[in-house]
Amino acid sequence: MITATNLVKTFGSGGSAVRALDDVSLAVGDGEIAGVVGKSGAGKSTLIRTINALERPDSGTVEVAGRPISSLTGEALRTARHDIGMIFQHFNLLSSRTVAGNVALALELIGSPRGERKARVAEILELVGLSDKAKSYPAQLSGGQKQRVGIARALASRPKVLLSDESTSALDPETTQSILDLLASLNRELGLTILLITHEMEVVKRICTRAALMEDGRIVEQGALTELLRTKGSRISRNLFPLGELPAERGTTVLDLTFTELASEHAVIARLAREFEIDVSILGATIETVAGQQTGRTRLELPAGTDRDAVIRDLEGHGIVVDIVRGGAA
Ligand SMILES: Nc1ncnc2c1ncn2[C@@H]1O[C@H](COP(=O)(O)OP(=O)(O)OP(=O)(O)O)[C@@H](O)[C@H]1O
Repeated sequence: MITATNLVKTFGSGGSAVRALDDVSLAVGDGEIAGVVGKSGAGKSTLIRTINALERPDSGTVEVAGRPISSLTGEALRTARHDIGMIFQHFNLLSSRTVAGNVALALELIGSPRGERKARVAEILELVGLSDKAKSYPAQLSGGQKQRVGIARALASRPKVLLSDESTSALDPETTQSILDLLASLNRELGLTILLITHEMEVVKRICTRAALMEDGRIVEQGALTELLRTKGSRISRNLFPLGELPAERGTTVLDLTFTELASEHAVIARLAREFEIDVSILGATIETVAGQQTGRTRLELPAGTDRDAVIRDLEGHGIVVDIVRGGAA
């Protein structure tokens, strides 16, 4: 549904040039919810703006819903944009218009016939749970309600793709959850493909099926979350399961274990202690539902002198993904 290929975008020139996109390729399938994560300045906004043709890449191409959006202009670009809705961190609503007025404006802009607008506004507001706020003004709404108006407006053209630029970053955790629930239900019920950029791993954990990590204009890791959880050394997996600070260096080995079969977790650790005759310390553990799958991550500390490689072989033999966090003596 979205295919970005070898995108390059540089701002400025000479010594002060910033390469915001440095050979970025990204694919989001029909009906997926994909998240792009990364620190401030990594290039996430530039990527999403390039996908929406708000920015032109220096080179590379973007295809959305089968249209080569990065090479379209004029009327063809305006029509192609109907397939793409976009929501923003600060909602970008018109304060002088009511909720219904904001949505109606979006319909006017895409040339929707006047006679059909009222019914369509009502239909969309119902979809986002705001029917009772049609006559309110943005200033009378909570942050979550404002974002619902933003979503309603984005849905006006019946897009196939929704792009979200930090749409929950200005909201408290509870409101964030309700907006993510709404996005998930639009994905299910309308088959809407969603690409969201965020600096919050929590958002990825809650609704994404796919994720990409950006750093300095490059995508350094991407894939389906279920696959990434099975990938040794995946930074996205590690960020999904924060396990806190490491203990002081004391010659021990620290391992992070990712379990997708939770029932086996305790048995595996107990057996390890028994068979290798070592005292295994559990430094941290967390269970999360990621991409609809319960997954656990446990941080173990093995005493100095343990045959680390044999332990890792044993764990991997039981289908557990093992990341070495600190080496210790091999
Ligand atoms: N219009 C512009 N002119 C000049 N430099 C820009 C422009 N837009 C982005 N940049 C630069 O490109 C780099 C990537 O910015 P971008 O906004 O895409 O990152 P981001 O990951 O979205 O970060 P943030 O979350 O802070 O917006 C940054 O160094 C930024 O300063």
